[in-house]
Amino acid sequence: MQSSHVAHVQEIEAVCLGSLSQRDAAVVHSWRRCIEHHRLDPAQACEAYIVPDAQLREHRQQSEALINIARSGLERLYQQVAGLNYVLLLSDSKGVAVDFLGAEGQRDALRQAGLYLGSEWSEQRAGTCAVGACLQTGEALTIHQSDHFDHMHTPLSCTAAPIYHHDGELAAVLDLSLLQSPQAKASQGLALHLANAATRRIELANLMACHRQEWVLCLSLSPEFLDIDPEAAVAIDGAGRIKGMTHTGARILARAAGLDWRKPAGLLGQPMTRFLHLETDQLPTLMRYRPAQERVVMARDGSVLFAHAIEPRRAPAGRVADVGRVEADAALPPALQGLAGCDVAMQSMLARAARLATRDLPVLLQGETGSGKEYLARAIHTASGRQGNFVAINCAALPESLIESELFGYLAGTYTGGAARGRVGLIEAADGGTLFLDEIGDMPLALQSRLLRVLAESEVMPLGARRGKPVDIRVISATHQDLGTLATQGRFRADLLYRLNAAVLSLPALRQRTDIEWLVQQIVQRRSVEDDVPSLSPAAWQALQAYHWPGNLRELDNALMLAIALADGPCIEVHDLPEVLRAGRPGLSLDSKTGDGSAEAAWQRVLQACGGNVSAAARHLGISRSTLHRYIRRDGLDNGCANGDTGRDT
Ligand SMILES: Nc1ncnc2c1ncn2[C@@H]1O[C@H](COP(=O)(O)OP(=O)(O)OP(=O)(O)O)[C@@H](O)[C@H]1O
Repeated sequence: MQSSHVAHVQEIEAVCLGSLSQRDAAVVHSWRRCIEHHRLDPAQACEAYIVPDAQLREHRQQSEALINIARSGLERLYQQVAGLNYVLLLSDSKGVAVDFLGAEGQRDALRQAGLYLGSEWSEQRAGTCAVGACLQTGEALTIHQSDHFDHMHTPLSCTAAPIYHHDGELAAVLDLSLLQSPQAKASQGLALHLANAATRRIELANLMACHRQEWVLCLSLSPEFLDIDPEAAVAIDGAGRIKGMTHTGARILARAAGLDWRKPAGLLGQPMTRFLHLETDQLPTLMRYRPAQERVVMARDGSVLFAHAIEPRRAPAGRVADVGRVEADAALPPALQGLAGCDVAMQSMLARAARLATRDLPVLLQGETGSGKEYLARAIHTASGRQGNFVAINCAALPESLIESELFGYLAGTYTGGAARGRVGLIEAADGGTLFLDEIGDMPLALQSRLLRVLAESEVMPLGARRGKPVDIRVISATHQDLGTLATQGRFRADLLYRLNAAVLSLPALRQRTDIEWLVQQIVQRRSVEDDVPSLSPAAWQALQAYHWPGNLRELDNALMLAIALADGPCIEVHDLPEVLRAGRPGLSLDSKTGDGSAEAAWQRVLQACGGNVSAAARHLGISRSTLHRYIRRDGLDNGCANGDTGRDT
């Protein structure tokens, strides 16, 4: 035995007999375990053990999901440390290296030292080593040179950090090792820091992947890196129970309730309120639209945390009593996914829309002006996979004299002044695609009969033609009116109604939706210049929430566009919002005639203030020009308005 080996054995024996040591406590405890529990002999030097190929395949298969999630984190880390000759190992919970990143040129030396795919670094087999001690203690540590129990491994310096599964079980270990290293153990401080940071990100990625349908609450002690690199995270279900956590998340929860973080059974399934002063319905207030320094959460032990709540991809099961109507496991087609956040009525409606999308049944969309009927119709068209065009017709906006030729087209020579070669109508333009008939309740009765024939016979007859042309169209119509009532009043053909309303999808008004935060976030992101997405001040946020949104999503979109344009800095302040929101006026439903004249007053006041300019008034009201024209036709103009030029349309 070499003298250095003899000295190493003597030191281990002395320490195990109780001598004081300069070594870290983790090293001393591991040496004791090696002698007392694993019955290893420090005088026996053993080469690194590499498991046979078949066994390695099994270990890799069992860790496949983890390897996939960890891989990009490992590669990024390797790029940072490869120049310093580090080797990266991902070991499973048995200590077997199931993934490896190291310099090709050093392959033989690495394999011999056991820094290789398939090497087993359990404490029972290899004695004190970074992976083995990390698996035993669950803590990150460095085992540097002669800290190793087996003299064979003393040239190595190894740093390991644990990776916990979201259920709190230790799943794997990330190891950063060097064949040769400086004498001082402190030289590995940076490696320890990098390993901890990488495992934190891997745990977060794993938690997010496993809990897509639940809230994920990211936590940090300071707001600076909260949104990009949080220290901890927990997954919370719709009933407010803890469903998963990163291991720092487990530590925070356990500390808050005076529990042991190593006993995940005491944390999982427990109500979040046991650990944090936070109710489920407050989670949306911790989303990213607010500045990080305002997203403060108090833990039950009095510690202050900064939080970032990431909402579920879909409504979580059990969130509200009627959630049974939400087909939680029927994944929405991508086109429909972006239409709603966590609003139960919307999710339920979208699940129905997804099922209807691929059928050729006519669909009738109902909802107030600006509630997103055309957006939904386009999404259904995209999800349907129909190859033809999406053709939208606003039946209220087309002049009655033109509507027939616009819809059905005409042959050459039908009209004096018509196009020489005739014109393809909008219905024919939608052949193979979707015809969207907006404001269908405003279609003149005579045209309703012709439309009915198109639908019944799947043929369109251009003006001047003798024979019909076959068309394959899918009809989606939309209205804010009650077509049943119009039918009883004789203003809408009942037989057309029965053709159009085979399936009805109702869009809730914005004021009834519970996902306004989500919508605000989406719109602000979409409407902002890249990388310059403003947040909202609490006062601005309060104003958005207090408002009644008579113009629904159109009005919200307009309000946020204005606010983004006016915001002077990274935060939208209340004075950046349109005046009507700042005044805190509750707003009126522009679609309803209230009897006391207030609905008329709302749009007429604005029209008057805009000098009769319909486009400007519609923009202010957050409604389309055609909708405003409809109000004008429906209600007429009062005297004040009549003074202006209501016909002006810019
Ligand atoms: N899901 C959505 N996300 C963000 N903005 C939306 C969404 N849906 C609609 N909007 C905004 O609202 C505006 C109006 O939408 P859309 O035309 O679909 O409403 P509508 O119900 O058909 O209105 P109208 O009855 O007045 O024709 C859009 O131009 C867009 O600015």
